[in-house]
Amino acid sequence: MSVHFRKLALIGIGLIGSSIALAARRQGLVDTISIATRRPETLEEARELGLGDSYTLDAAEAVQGADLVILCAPVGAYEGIARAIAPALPSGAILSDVGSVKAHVVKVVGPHVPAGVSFVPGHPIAGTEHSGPSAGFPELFANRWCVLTPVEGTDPVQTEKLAAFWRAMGSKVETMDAAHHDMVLAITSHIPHLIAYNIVGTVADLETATKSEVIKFSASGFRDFTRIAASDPVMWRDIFLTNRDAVLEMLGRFSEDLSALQRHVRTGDGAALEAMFTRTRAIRRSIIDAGQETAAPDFGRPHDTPPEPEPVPLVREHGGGDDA
Ligand SMILES: NC(=O)C1=CN([C@@H]2O[C@H](COP(=O)(O)OP(=O)(O)OC[C@H]3O[C@@H](n4cnc5c(N)ncnc54)[C@H](O)[C@@H]3O)[C@@H](O)[C@H]2O)C=CC1
Ligand SMILES: O=C(O)C(=O)Cc1ccc(O)cc1
Repeated sequence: MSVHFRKLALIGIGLIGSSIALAARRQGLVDTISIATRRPETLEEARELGLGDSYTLDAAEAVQGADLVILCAPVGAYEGIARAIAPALPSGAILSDVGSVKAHVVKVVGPHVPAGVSFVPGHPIAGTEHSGPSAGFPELFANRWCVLTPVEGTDPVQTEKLAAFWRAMGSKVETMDAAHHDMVLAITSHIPHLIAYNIVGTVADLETATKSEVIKFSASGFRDFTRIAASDPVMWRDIFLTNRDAVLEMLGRFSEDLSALQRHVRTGDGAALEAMFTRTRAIRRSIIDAGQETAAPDFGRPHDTPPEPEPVPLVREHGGGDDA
């Protein structure tokens, strides 16, 4: 299905918003792009980068006449944005977002969506630890999943139109319900980030002499954690505040497994350790076999950023998937 929008409005123009602007433009998916952001400095940066056609600090102004509106701010800002843009959303438009959590978004944005507007929340599972308008690049979504979580009653034609938009930017699209998304992402993305923040925080708290030794001799395992722990603090604060239940549920399981590992180490149970490490190696292999990850990092990307570890392919339980 070919897809085209007259006016795309991006509310928030950091890594994800700017990548959408660049990819949508490159693929000829939109006639014009309007950009709204909260801070004048960010708006100026977006203008200098030529990411859009019009720029404003007023989100309601940006959405006027738009047939596709995508919220690209940290999820904690969504409710205020939704309230502000609601009266200006044109009938027939699709309202979507890119937030890393979905049930919260449905809860805080849903009530503000006017009749005649199709609300189709989304989440491109693609990113880096970099943020801001200059961090974006048009290939960000290529061969990455984008999950859509349409609410009950959403016009399937509008959901398909948005899916076609993401596929045209290179994504594979899957639909599921918001609660399921949050549970899957809690373990594949949110807890890995929490672990990275924790281990790097532990090093940060070491006394100075030990800390400089850790930094000097850091092996790739720790270096990978520091990359993830360099991710945007506000964005990740909001993710943990808004996906609390799923994160705590998965963290409970994680803690049980960690305690078992701790016991194997303490009791010197080599067989149990080896059995566990053999099982985890198989997961890595299945990710590579599924084409979710390259065996060798692709350092041709901006910022010399290795591709992020992708979750195990999302197991479909709900809705009708349509990955291209
Ligand atoms: N960074 C990543 O790797 C990924 C992020 N996401 C999601 O995408 C969203 C945006 O993340 P990034 O682009 O990485 O963040 P970013 O920090 O690079 O950009 C966020 C933008 O939102 C703007 N903003 C903040 N509050 C605002 C408000 N009240 N009104 C208008 N604009 C506002 C900021 O000024 C900035 O331009 C988040 O919800 C995040 O969960 C999704 C997938 C990957
Ligand atoms: O940089 C990384 O390793 C990531 O994991 C990027 C990322 C961050 C948040 C998301 O919701 C999806 C992808």
